[in-house]
Amino acid sequence: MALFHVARYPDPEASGLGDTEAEAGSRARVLLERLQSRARERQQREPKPESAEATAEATGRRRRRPRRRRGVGGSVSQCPEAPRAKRQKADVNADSGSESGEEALGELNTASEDSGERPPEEAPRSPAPGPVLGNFARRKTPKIQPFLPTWLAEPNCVKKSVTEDLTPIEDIPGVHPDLQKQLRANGISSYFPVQAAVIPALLESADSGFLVGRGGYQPSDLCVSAPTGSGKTLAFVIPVVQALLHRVVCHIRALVVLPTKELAQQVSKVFNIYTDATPLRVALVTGQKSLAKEQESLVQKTVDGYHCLADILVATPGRLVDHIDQTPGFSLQQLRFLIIDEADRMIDSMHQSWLPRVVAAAFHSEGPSGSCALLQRTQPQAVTTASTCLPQVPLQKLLFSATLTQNPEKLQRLGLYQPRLFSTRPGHKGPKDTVEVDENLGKYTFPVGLTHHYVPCRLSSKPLIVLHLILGMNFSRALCFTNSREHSHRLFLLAQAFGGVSVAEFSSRYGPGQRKKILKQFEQGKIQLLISTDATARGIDVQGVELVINYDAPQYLRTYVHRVGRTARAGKTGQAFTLLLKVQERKFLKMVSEAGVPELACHEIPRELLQPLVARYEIALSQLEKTVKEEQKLKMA
Ligand SMILES: Nc1ncnc2c1ncn2[C@@H]1O[C@H](COP(=O)(O)OP(=O)(O)OP(=O)(O)O)[C@@H](O)[C@H]1O
Repeated sequence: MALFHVARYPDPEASGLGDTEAEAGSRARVLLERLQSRARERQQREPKPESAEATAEATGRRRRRPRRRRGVGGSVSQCPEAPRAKRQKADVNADSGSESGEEALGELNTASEDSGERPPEEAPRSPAPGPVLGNFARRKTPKIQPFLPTWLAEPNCVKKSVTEDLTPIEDIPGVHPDLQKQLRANGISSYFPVQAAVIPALLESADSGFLVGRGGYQPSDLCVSAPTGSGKTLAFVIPVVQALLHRVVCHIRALVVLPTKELAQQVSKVFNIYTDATPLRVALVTGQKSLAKEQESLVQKTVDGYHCLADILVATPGRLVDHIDQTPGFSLQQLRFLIIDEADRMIDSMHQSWLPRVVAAAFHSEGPSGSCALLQRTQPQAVTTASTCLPQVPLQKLLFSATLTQNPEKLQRLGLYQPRLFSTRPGHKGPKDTVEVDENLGKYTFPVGLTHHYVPCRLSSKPLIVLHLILGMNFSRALCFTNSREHSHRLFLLAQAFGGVSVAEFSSRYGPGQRKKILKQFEQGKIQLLISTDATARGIDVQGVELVINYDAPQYLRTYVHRVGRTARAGKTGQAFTLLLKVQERKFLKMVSEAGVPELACHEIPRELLQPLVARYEIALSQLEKTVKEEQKLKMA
């Protein structure tokens, strides 16, 4: 071993060219002795290897080197290939970033350590790209940019203002004059921006009839993200009615799925308005009626089989699956449009697996012997010559929400086909579809006419503040949100006991019939203050709501967006007040500032303003206590 090192790293004295062999031999012996004594010293200093394995490893390493030298066949000083080869191996490993790269360099260093000193000729030759050891200088780690598919990173931009960016209804061709007439009759003379963008896109995808999209291809699925109250409902109602206007046989060709009964009712009402003067029929299945009653509205049994009674079906997911499973003759095989409203919420409910059931029903095959085997369809796949040969009824998915997720993984679950995004948020065109994070760009867009406030308060003064806002600021119609049924109920009882305000509560405490009645009364202006859980936070369109109060601060950004979106709809103005306890302030304000809320004004309510209400409030409190006790007794009985 020692000889190997002597030869490999020759002492400068020993490398004189004019030396005789005898002199060189004696110098080598001296060196050998010196090295041996150093090795002995080191052995005494170092702890003994703990296991036989370690010993074998150490000796094995030593044994390997002379073997390499033998292979080279001469003195190492004349032949530097061996260490260079080892360096090359180390470089490769270091490049690959593998742990073995570090091991290899470690071994190289051990070789020089063994000799007890750094060989002078090795220093300049040390491998350049070997910063595995050392080079600990702090370096700025590059920021990892989220990667979005192009369709999400570069949406079709929709303008925000529903008061300025209007398109006269005659400027969009392809909408039947009768439909235009109906729009005007409902006070609509111009399309809102989202309608002006989505209606032509949908009409274009359906202008070759039901069988194929434009150019014979399956049309793209559409995702639409636009603020609350910006008219998303008409953006799908008008083109769907227009596309189905000339159908000959009645089949379910459009299906709208919504998360709640109230929303489904609202959307079916809009469809009813625009199909009124057409042969198209709309059915609503939400579980509000018995299954048998709903079945009667969907299919009719005749001598020659089942006849479909609806062209457009509006449904909640649970009841829809009930009909797929239990209604004889119910078929989605001619389904052309699948509209998923409040899509982000519906994606959250995907665990109920309603979508795979709908897709399976839509692509259900009766086998080649079926009545119209030629027209049976298959789920869209890659476009090939073969796939475009057979004309099929395409199933086009349309997603709508004010808080549509940008998460490609979540959207992927919907099995979208070559999707296109229409959004009021500008795109983030960056190099190679990366998102350029714009700090000023909020996550969501809000109606322009909406003003946001927060009210710092103590827990005990929250009900008083609500009463002050309603009575003192003279709002004629207000929606107040709490985070639970219990909170809603108690606040309702308290406000009722306080008097001077017509108040009602809306929550799952009431059946669908009662809830419908409450909403109607609120719409008619018979209720001034509606205290509600998040059951009315999404989609509910009640004209004239001037004020939204978040009695309990919403826990999620999306909840905030939808709650405050019940006011300032369709270009109107509105106010939103969020009551915040000291402990909630920082977190909440941070959350909304990330949402793109322009500015949340602090609205302090001085004690003096509340003082005149206190005496009446205390009476109401004791009344509430009595009522709660009575209710508890009744519950126990
Ligand atoms: N072009 C239009 N001109 C005037 N009013 C319109 C127009 N389009 C829609 N509206 C009205 O705007 C209101 C809000 O529409 P819609 O309920 O479709 O909003 P949205 O975008 O679905 O809101 P959300 O996200 O809260 O569900 C409705 O009362 C509707 O009648």
